[in-house]
Amino acid sequence: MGEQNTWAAPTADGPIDAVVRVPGSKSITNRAFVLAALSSGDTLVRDPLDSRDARLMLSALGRLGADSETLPHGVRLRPLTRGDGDVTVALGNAGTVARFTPPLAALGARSVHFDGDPAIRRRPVGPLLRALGALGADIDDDGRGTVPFTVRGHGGLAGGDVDIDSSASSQFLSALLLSAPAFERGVTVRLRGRTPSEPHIAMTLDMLRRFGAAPERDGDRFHVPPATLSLAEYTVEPDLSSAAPFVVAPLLTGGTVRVEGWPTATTQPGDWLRSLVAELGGSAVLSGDGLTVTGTGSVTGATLDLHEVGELTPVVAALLCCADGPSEIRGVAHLRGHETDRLAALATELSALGGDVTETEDGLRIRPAPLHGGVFHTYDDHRLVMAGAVLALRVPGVTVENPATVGKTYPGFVPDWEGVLTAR
Ligand SMILES: O=C(O)C1=C[C@@H](OP(=O)(O)O)[C@@H](O)[C@H](O)C1
Ligand SMILES: C=C(OP(=O)(O)O)C(=O)O
Repeated sequence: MGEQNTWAAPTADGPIDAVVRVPGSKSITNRAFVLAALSSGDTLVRDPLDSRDARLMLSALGRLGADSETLPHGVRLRPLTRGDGDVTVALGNAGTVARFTPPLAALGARSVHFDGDPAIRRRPVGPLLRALGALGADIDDDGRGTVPFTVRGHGGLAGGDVDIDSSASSQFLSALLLSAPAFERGVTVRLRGRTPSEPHIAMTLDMLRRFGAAPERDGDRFHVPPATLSLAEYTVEPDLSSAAPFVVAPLLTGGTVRVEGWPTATTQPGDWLRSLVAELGGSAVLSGDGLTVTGTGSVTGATLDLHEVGELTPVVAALLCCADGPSEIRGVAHLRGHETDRLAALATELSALGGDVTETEDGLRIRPAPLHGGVFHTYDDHRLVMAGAVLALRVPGVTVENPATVGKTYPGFVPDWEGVLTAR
């Protein structure tokens, strides 16, 4: 992308006072679509995310034999058909599509070729492909354990016992669990290594239960018995990780932001932002009206382990660059295998604008430093667009490269952000 394609992200000239409603959760939407496709009847997924990743999931499911229809307030999905012949599934750079759909291909009777953006070819998928192979799937990846690969469906999957190292991505485990009710013997998974993103695993188990499965967990052992899934309607929550830049904004600018529709109970990792706000000197009050965040405009430094909430790292790192004291982010080595190597990208881009940010083995060390404007490169990573926007609140002259890449999860982010900044 050329540097002409940039966005002059706004700087706050005083305390903000705004209300925002963010789009549906990517993680919930794409799980709901997969579970709907695996169900025995039609499912209406209400208030789903409409974004690049969500569209990639719908089109992948279409290729795998689950038709969908977009309605005014949702998407209706029909159950998967077995089909035949050869098809190709486009993954873009969607981790959820790359990890959650290969098991579905093994359940059908097509030969399914998976490929996507150059970036997805660098993201880990090998442990999942090996586990699926051990459960009876016929997979051709030329022994590389990376995208592209082909799954030859033989009309079902035996399932059974499997070990998996899911430390590179919790999505490997979620992928096995989501499809397991359709395996002949279900699945019993034993985890090796330390799996990140615990809330996303809880989300997988919770949504399986809502669709009628009976997953069990005993520490690092998971069991999902065979089940017939069925749910007429499922309503998607707003995406609390997409809300992250709005939630942290008042900490930097002073004033208040209310995020409408914040659920009172949720498995989303973004709910952790409420405790972050309190730890960094602000207040976050959850009520029937949503989450109201108030800040003073000054942020304390902090040492944070983000292992369980890794996708929040880019926004949190930008925030901590503006803190009064030193900070450290730990527990997120796996972010090197996200949309881009997020630790390298954040250290490079924040340092280029004057930040004192260094990579550690599993995170970032951030010390206070005077920041200045310049181009914030985004590496085709939606959450780097959000990080650039957060930094710009305090730093005049930040231009964010390729803002449209935020459409992976939040196509309307730029107008919504500008709306919040001009709402006073
Ligand atoms: O299951 C999911 O929906 C997700 C799990 C997490 O992946 P990792 O465990 O690979 O970090 C998260 O970062 C990603 O944005 C969404
Ligand atoms: C890691 C992320 O996405 P994906 O679903 O592609 O893994 C993310 O959204 O931060």
